[in-house]
Amino acid sequence: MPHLVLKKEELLKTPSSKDGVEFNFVAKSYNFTDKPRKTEYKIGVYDTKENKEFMLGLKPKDENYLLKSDKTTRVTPVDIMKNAINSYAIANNSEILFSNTNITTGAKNALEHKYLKDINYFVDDFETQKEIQIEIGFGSGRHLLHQAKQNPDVQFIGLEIHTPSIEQLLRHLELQNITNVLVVNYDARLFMEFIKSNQVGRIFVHFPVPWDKRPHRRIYSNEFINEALRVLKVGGTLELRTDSRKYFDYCMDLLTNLPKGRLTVDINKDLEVSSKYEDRWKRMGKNIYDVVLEAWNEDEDINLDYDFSFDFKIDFNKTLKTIETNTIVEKNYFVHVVELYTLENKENSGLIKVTMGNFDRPVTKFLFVDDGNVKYFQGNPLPTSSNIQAHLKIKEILNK
Ligand SMILES: C[S@@+](CC[C@H](N)C(=O)[O-])C[C@H]1O[C@@H](n2cnc3c(N)ncnc32)[C@H](O)[C@@H]1O
Repeated sequence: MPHLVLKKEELLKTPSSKDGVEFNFVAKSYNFTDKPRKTEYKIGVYDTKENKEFMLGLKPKDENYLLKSDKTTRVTPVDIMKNAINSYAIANNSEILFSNTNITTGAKNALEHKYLKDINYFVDDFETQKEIQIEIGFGSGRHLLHQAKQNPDVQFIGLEIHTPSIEQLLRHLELQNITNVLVVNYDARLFMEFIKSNQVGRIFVHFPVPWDKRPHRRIYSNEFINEALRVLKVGGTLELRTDSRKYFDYCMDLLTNLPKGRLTVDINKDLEVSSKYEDRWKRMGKNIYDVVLEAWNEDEDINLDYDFSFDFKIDFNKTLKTIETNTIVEKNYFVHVVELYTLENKENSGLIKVTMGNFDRPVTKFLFVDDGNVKYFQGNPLPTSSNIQAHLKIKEILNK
């Protein structure tokens, strides 16, 4: 983590700017628990060249200050934060006692690639007239590459959470000149929320991890199946292939409890391409099960333009004293107020750090309070159903 150790001295007066980096506020930690903790600061930064906002964290270290990027609002590439850290020290005429913030211009993120998409791309920009097909946990990518070559008119989306597998697939897309695959590093259980209804032809789930000891991590669940059915067009299919008898039984139990539908089960069906896992299971003489669920319904569309604004002003001084700091846990979401900060030179202003949303993929956000007006720093959370519910709960807490 890039950082500087600075001699303790007065903090930078804000707003001020240096070499295209604006420093907009200094917020001081507010002690709201019984345990005394050392004072820390968050410094609001806007890099005008890169058009990115984030924060730096400043805290005492022995007799000095440690200045580093704030983890929650981190931006990439890391040089942007190094530049802001250095600019702060220059703007404040600080004496630097230690530094590891040399800028390595040109260092490229290994995972930068035109077909690798951030999840926000699917919220804001993704549009296609083509049929979509999705592969979940593509692993070595053999099946996905095969499908993409066979079906050039289909837009494929590959979901994986294992970075080396993603890198390997991106290399193959390049080498084999395949242009109809988008790759996302995102938990497949939560991804469907960003896809419009009735757009998908096939969803492949081949050899998912069975998670016998941690079933809550399984891809298949009632919620997942419902979301899959929503995004599938009528006649579209959700296709499980597994060697695990337990996982097969578990999925059959979920699928046969649907109110309506058509299921097809095959045992030891050969596909045109076999994956690394499949080869191994076949050598071991294990059975392979295919369970295909066909979608039968036209579904309503979902709203990705959810309005995350706060349509009221708060009295921040009152909020500091009364805000609920115990974790609020509901069926599908939670909200936890983690930290509070007050702005150094502005009344009724500060930061509220919250962790919120889905239990498996929580998000941490800062709420920026400016003269009683509240908004999410660095933009809104993703419009997942759990984030929306958590947002409504935060509104309720702040509006008390
Ligand atoms: C057993 S491997 C199977 C890989 C490939 N489908 C095959 O047949 O060879 C399971 C893959 O699913 C990925 N995976 C596990 N949980 C996931 C999740 N929640 N979202 C996306 N991918 C996931 C893992 O990283 C792993 O690459």
